[in-house]
Amino acid sequence: SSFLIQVVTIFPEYLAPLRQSLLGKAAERGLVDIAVHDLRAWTDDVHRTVDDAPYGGGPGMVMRPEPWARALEEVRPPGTRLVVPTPAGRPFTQAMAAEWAAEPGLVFACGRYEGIDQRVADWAAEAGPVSEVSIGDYVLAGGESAVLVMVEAVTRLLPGVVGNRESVEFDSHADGLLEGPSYTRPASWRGHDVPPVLLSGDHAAIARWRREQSLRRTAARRPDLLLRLPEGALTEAERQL
Ligand SMILES: Nc1cc(-c2ccc3ccn(Cc4ccccc4)c3c2)n[nH]1
Repeated sequence: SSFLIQVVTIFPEYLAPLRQSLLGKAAERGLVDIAVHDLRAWTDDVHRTVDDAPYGGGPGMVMRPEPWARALEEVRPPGTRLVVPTPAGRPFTQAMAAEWAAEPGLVFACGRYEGIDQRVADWAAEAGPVSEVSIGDYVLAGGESAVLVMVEAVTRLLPGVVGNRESVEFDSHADGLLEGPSYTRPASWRGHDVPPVLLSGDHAAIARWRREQSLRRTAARRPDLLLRLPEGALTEAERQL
């Protein structure tokens, strides 16, 4: 059965890339179904208004709740997770992507302006799980880019979408460490040589070297990930690195 992805947005054309490449093929093969809906279809005034001034004052505009409720009532199958990108969300992680990929589908609500009236997420939680998530500590102008990111992270985990299963199972964040450096031909390139161990054919040495590279890179770039490792994930020797 296919994984149903639905997106509600005021910029449907922004989600056009979802029809390309990886996703396009998966959609053709019936692994994924993608539907993008224009929120303005659920407005009822001649100007198709989706925003209004914030209660309590403050800069910018807030998205009105009613059009969102009408849209979600129509497109969201009961019990389906609603994902709402927001700078104020919980960090989106590979674990979330894996959890969501095991569900029947997702509905994404793309906000613009200063965001969506909070009562929409509160109301939507009455009909199924709602995840307010951030894709990083930077501020976007709306949720559409975040949806493209999350859809890609989730769909590549669906069975059959990525040909090479191993490349999914050995995702860098799978063992909690960053992936080390990768190389391909030529062995010597513009004065830069591939580390000799990788050409040695000594698979035990190669595995050791790769593990050490991952550890060093993680310590240098993402020390926070090291703190999160479960007990016993690192040997005493590795902790010394
Ligand atoms: N990780 C991440 C997510 C977003 C995001 C998601 C949805 C929306 C809807 C409107 N905006 C603009 C906005 C700017 C400032 C304060 C609040 C909202 C959004 C930003 N930015 N960064």
